[in-house]
Amino acid sequence: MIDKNTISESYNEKQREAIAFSGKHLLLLAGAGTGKTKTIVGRAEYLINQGYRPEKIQILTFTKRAASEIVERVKAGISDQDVRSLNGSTFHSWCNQLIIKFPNLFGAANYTVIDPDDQLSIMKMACGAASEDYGKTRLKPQQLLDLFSFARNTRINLTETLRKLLFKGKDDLQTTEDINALKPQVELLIKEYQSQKLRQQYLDYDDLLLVVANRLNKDAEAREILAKAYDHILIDEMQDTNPLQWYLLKPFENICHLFCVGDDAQSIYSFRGADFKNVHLFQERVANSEIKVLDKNYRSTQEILDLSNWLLETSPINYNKRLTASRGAGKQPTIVNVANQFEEANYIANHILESFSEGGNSFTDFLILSRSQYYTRPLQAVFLQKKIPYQTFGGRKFLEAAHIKDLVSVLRVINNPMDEIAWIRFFTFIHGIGAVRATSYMSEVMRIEPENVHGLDLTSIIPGKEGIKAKSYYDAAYQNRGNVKMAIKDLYKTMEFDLAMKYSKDWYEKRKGDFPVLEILSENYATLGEFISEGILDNSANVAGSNTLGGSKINTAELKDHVTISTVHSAKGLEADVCFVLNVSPKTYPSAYSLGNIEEVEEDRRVLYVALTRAKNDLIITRSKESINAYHHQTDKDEDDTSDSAYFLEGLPEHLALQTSPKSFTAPVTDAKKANTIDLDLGMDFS
Ligand SMILES: Nc1ncnc2c1ncn2[C@@H]1O[C@H](COP(=O)(O)OP(=O)(O)OP(=O)(O)O)[C@@H](O)[C@H]1O
Repeated sequence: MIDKNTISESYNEKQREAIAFSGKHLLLLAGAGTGKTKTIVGRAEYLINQGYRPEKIQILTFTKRAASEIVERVKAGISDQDVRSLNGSTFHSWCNQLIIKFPNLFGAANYTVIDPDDQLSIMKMACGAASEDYGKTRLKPQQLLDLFSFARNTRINLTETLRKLLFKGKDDLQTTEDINALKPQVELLIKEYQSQKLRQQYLDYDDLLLVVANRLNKDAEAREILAKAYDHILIDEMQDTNPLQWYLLKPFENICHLFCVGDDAQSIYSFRGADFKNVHLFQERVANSEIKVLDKNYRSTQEILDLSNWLLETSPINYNKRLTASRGAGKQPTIVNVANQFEEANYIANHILESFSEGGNSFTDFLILSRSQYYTRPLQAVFLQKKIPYQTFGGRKFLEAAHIKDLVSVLRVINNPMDEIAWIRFFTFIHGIGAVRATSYMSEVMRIEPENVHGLDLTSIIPGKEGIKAKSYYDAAYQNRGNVKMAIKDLYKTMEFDLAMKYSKDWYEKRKGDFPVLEILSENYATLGEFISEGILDNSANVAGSNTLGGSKINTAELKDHVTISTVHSAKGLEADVCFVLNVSPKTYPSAYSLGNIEEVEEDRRVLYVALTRAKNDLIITRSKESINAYHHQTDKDEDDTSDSAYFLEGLPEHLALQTSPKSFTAPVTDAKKANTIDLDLGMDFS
């Protein structure tokens, strides 16, 4: 038995107590930079050293990146070969693995996981099939999907979902009547979507969680089976769990031990149904549980924490949190007022290049945080111009790129011949086949008896040269169906010419390089089904060098020195020596859309808090001069609007940050010392 005194000196007393926790369930409430991630790593190591089997310990995180970081760190700390079976994944990926691992238990192993694009196609089919009802709703298919997903994730009823998402929470008589009028059609369309999905054997992301959660909540035998498979579940970012994830975790209360870490002040996923107050109710909800607290910050200097603490203190919510820096004092944060985005981008690029050439910093020391990836385009352009290597986090994922989806569609129909969306994508890829013909060929495929559909000859369905082409693609993949990498390699060889034609505009610059990457990615998967479902959920391959991969979350350790540009939402758990937080301007923090809604304003405050607390030594905040001036102009006019929540940095005490503006790019002009009177003759000859 190892006691807490034998745990490494690199942990502080409170961390050690948490690591060696011997009760049933624990919530570790800890502020930013207080060592949550480090403590999870320590807990996993400790449990393995205690003799628990690594495969019976599951680490759950919100991003694949966080999961692999934790698992890699545990592996680095323990030399034993066995540690390879330690598993870290996102909630969705874990449920997917359970479905594959226990095909009988969950009964969904032959289903295909679909991404949001595919979901939209199915919802469109559902709306088409029930067009009369759909016409009455005046909702878009995407809105219907959002309603469905929100209701499932928050587990609130349709009436309240409609009220919240479509009627801004209003509960007057007219709204109630409007909701009642809309409900039957929305219900019908959602049910139609669900039955289309089931018929074609698809699971959307929410289904993955529900399939597992329903079975475990309702079936004692299922709980017994999983109790044999798991001893401990370690959950990161507990404040971001939504009611559906709580529903999934609930049965584990009696299956194994839960070790949860979270920070209420970093909860930024309420749009997915997360509620930071959940962590406050932990002990009421989880029997036999305890709470411990970490409050010493190891990441940042006290000046960075002072600014972050101030931001939370100006909130009407009591977070009861004041972080102190174990590292002591450092540099004052800077606020840079910029004239426009190009000035901002040039300022950042020059700052980085100066620090780099002065020899003190490498590119990885810089982290740039923005609310949206879109906002960083001018910055990326300037970085390209100035040859600053960078990597982006957040944004569209690798396997969602059109050229990749074309190739994967062929693999999908081989894996699941009921996959209608994939058949249509496959057929319409062939030059000369449009949506109408593709749909009719797809219907013909659907009429084939299930036992004859595997390895079918597509020339018997599609006449002429298009049929020959379709057959060549299908066969290239089908013949290699037992070997994912070979299937991709052969299929790509067969499709390459047509892919290059379809995407001729940017084939060489943007797309061609992705296919070798896809092959490398496939090495991680044993079967086509696994590749398709896991790959779609999580394409964080340990590979780099592809343009499209720029938008995905890839393992930074594999990349050379680079700056990281990330959305704040993807920056959870990141830290850097120098951190730029972009555009902390009025109407962005909080967002213009949040104003008037206290919950949304406070979520925006937490987003900014997450951003500020990523910096270790140097925090540089930019904001737009123009929007500050407009804001002050507006508040001068409208004296009633004195709320601090209208702009978070309003009222910032001077000593908390230094203000500056970038040096002007044009050389300063020297005027005459004496002011002359104007000399203006008519300037023309009238002769
Ligand atoms: N006991 C300790 N001694 C020295 N350094 C520590 C200690 N605990 C954590 N750290 C360091 O503090 C930094 C923050 O730790 P970590 O990333 O684990 O915090 P966190 O609580 O997960 O942060 P956040 O929630 O803000 O992402 C890391 O650089 C880590 O190595």
